[in-house]
Amino acid sequence: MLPYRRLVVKIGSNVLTQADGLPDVARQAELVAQVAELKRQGLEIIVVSSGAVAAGRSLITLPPRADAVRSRQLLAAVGQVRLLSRYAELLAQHELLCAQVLVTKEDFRDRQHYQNMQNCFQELLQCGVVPIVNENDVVSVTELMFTDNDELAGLVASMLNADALLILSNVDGIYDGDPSRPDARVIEHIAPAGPDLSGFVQATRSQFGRGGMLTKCSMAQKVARLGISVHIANGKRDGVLPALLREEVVNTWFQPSKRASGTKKWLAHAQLTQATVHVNAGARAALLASGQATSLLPVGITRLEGEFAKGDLVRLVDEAGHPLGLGLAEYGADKARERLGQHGQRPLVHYDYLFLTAAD
Ligand SMILES: Nc1ncnc2c1ncn2[C@@H]1O[C@H](COP(=O)(O)OP(=O)(O)O)[C@@H](O)[C@H]1O
Ligand SMILES: N[C@@H](CCC(=O)OP(=O)(O)O)C(=O)O
Repeated sequence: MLPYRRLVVKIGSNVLTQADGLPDVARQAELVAQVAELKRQGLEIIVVSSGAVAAGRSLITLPPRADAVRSRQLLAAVGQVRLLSRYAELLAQHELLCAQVLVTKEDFRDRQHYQNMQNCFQELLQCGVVPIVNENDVVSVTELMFTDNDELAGLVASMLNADALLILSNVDGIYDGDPSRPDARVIEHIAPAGPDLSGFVQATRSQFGRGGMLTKCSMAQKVARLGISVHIANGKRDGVLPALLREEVVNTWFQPSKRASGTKKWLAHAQLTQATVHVNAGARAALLASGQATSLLPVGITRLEGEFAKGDLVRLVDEAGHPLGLGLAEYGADKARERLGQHGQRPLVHYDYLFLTAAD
């Protein structure tokens, strides 16, 4: 049995959708029964569920000439009510209560919103409630949207310090080639400094999915780097969740690295800032040296772009302009400019407030 206590379970659009685009209510009921079984085993479960658009499709006919954005807003607004009322009814059959949590990207960008959400989730979990999270599709349009609900699930898992994130899709995991090819095999284990998966993964998406497998992979690798186990498994298989925990079903497991602090987790998902710190080759090598906790010193900084104050988020790039990571500044841009290239100065970004995205 895998030693997990707190789990985030992401249920993808195509798991809850039939081939004709309408909701798969039988699948939803079966998944709820699995969640109830895990709850009985004493696990804490947070569900990130897609399916609002599919539910809306079964309830309302789109007006003629409705554009894609408005159609999605309309279907999701109507469908989310149905999706959640089904969850509430199905969970009630197992004497469980659910809560609806609708979020936007903005809620993760703002530290206050982030902490408010975190507190609310803790309260819900303590009361034994199953939070069911989805994007607030009514207000999230175009550039304000998450890439897909995998990104949202990754954010929720890191915010709540989950032990594992289980992503349920309509495939058994990540295949080492086109999944429709008979010789393609599921990659069962991806190590922390794992391979570049872009060679294996096709850019194609399933019929009702938004992001596709490539975005799922990069999100999974990012979350595993924060110390959270990630599994991709097939949500269309009956009993997949308990079977996965008993290690009895095929899936792709992203092995986690050492656990990161809460601040690093927030940094990992923080949005880009205009303030950019350019570092030289020596500083780049020192920061990326494995197994070492290195802070960024002014001696390794060549140039600063944009303004920032103490505590602000800054972006680190190397001499070629390639992104290295994000950090919180220990002092403002004025002081940093005075100290540029100097030895013996306090770090501009302390290791505890630095999240590196580049690998050497
Ligand atoms: N190497 C691969 N292994 C597994 N699936 C892949 C691969 N390359 C592309 N895919 C596609 O990715 C799809 C799953 O991603 P996505 O459409 O985002 O689903 P979801 O709605 O569950 O998030 C699969 O249905 C599959 O067609
Ligand atoms: N919020 C949308 C789902 C969005 C989405 O990205 O879905 P998915 O492809 O499952 O990650 C809905 O409820 O229909």
